[in-house]
Amino acid sequence: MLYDSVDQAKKKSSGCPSQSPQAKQQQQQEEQIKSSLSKIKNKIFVLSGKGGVGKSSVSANLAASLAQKGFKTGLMDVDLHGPSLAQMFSIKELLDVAPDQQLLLPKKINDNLKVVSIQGLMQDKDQAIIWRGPAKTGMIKQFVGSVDWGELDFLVIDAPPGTGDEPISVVQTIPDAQAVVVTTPQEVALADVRKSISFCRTVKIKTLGIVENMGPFKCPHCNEIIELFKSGGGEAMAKKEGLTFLGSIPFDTEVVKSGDAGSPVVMENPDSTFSKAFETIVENITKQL
Ligand SMILES: Nc1ncnc2c1ncn2[C@@H]1O[C@H](COP(=O)(O)OP(=O)(O)OP(=O)(O)O)[C@@H](O)[C@H]1O
Repeated sequence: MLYDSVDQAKKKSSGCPSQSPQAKQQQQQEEQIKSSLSKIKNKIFVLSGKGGVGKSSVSANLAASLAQKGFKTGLMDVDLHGPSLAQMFSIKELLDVAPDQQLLLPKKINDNLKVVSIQGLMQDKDQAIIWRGPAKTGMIKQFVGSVDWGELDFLVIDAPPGTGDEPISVVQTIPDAQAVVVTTPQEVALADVRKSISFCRTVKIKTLGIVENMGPFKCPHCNEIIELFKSGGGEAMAKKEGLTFLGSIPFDTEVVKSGDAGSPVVMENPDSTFSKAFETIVENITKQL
């Protein structure tokens, strides 16, 4: 079962605050969103046109890499249908609520990194969420505005995939977010990435650049370079679209293991080629800000 709303989740954890009229609630919500987001210097919206290209893995490792560089970083998962960050950071419990402010508290991973997943509102994590348009967008908006992040240098947002209602409602809620578009090198993913780039232009958010995930890697046995999903497609696409190519992340079997084990590769093995690729991406992002 899922809490009907963030408000219900709050009531559940902190008693039952008196019900205010809808208009007042809406106004309060807008103010809450503004106040919560005003303390965050940079918001990065990680998106992909196609599911399964590694958007969540990139979000998790990008946030971990920013935190390692000393930036105060928040990571937020707003993918209602496939929230995976809780698993990637071993977060099992429901979200806590600040007793005084009635806001949700992110889980502290280390001194510089806090994580919040929409899964933290779900009582039964295995139940499918079947919601229709307005309820979904309302939920996303409410969720984004209900987290007490404190002061942050970066908020990385793992966006819902595609270019439909859900990513639109995130953009509307966080209009000053800048996009990082994730793709894999092969043509079928690149075709979808064009849609994501066009989405960013239509909703008028700046695109920081393109990240190519699951790129070439060195075979640990024979040292041969293996191009599982081809190579160079992300860079060529960035050039064609006049965007920055932020970097290529190699395919690495550790990603799957660490994702299941609940600790991203960048935290577990900071000297790996995979983690170094994220350092390059962080450099290419911070240069632009
Ligand atoms: N660089 C990589 N090397 C190896 N495996 C990877 C890499 N990036 C992601 N994966 C694996 O690919 C799968 C999909 O990744 P992930 O869940 O991050 O994708 P996603 O785009 O967020 O998917 P969805 O759209 O379904 O939420 C996962 O099993 C993940 O561990």
